[in-house]
Amino acid sequence: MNNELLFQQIQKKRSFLCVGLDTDIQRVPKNLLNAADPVLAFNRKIIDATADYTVAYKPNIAFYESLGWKGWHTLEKTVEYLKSKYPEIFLIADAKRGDIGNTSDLYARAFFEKLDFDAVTVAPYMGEDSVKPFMNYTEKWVVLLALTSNEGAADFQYLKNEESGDQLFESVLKTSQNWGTPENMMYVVGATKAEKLKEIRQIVPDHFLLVPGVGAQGGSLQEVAKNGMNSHCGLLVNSSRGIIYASGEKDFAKKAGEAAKAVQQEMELLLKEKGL
Ligand SMILES: O=c1ccn([C@@H]2O[C@H](COP(=O)(O)O)[C@@H](O)[C@H]2O)c(=O)[nH]1
Repeated sequence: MNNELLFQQIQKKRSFLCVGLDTDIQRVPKNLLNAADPVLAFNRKIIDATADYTVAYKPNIAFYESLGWKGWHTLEKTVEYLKSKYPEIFLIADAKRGDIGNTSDLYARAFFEKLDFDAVTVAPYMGEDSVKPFMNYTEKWVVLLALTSNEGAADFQYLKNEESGDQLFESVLKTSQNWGTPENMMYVVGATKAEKLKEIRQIVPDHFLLVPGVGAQGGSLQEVAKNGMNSHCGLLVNSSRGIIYASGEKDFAKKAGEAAKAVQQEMELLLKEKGL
């Protein structure tokens, strides 16, 4: 899916929500634990309840890998379900990969060929040759970590380069935008760092930003939209726990649908305010 199609989906659904499928087997409601694959059963119900309100899903790969080969199988089945039932949905593998070239090649093959994700999150730390192999898939997207939502982001990402005066996250944005285009690269910026979005938009005015950190981490959707939205929206705002665990009981899917709808309604107003 290219960014024009993504924007069309945002306009059609009046939403720039990305639902995070961070499905923790410990939090799957009891009534699903007898299913052959409880995580898959949970994901399907969450997807069906939220699909009207979201333009993207983002399974965090850790939740699947931690279950061994069975988890990988569940991830495959979740992707298959989404691709067959909701082909217009944008699918992001939150894997935070990146390694020397031949290894990145295989990470890219895993997420883009074996699993048919549209996008994968990549860490920029190892530089251009670790990111390029993902870019060889011309129809796919790299989502590069720029300024993350966690507290530890301050350990390195705010460090200033004495010569340029740029903080590390600014250097990441400035250098890496030559590795791809706004057609095949996005950046992760945490909603908890929304005060930085104005300066980030000065550096990357046209790129989509994947913004985790609203909901459970307390970031403000209003502030993200105010500082980060561009003329094509340019935002995918992720919420995982705030939606998929809206209830831990039998009514979990209904409550997840309601939580997603509430976020979508807020987003609709924000799009309208921006004239989109
Ligand atoms: O900077 C980052 C990068 C990735 N994430 C991921 O997003 C979700 C957030 O989950 P919530 O439950 O909505 O807090 C999760 O998969 C993180 O690994 C992030 O939070 N911050």
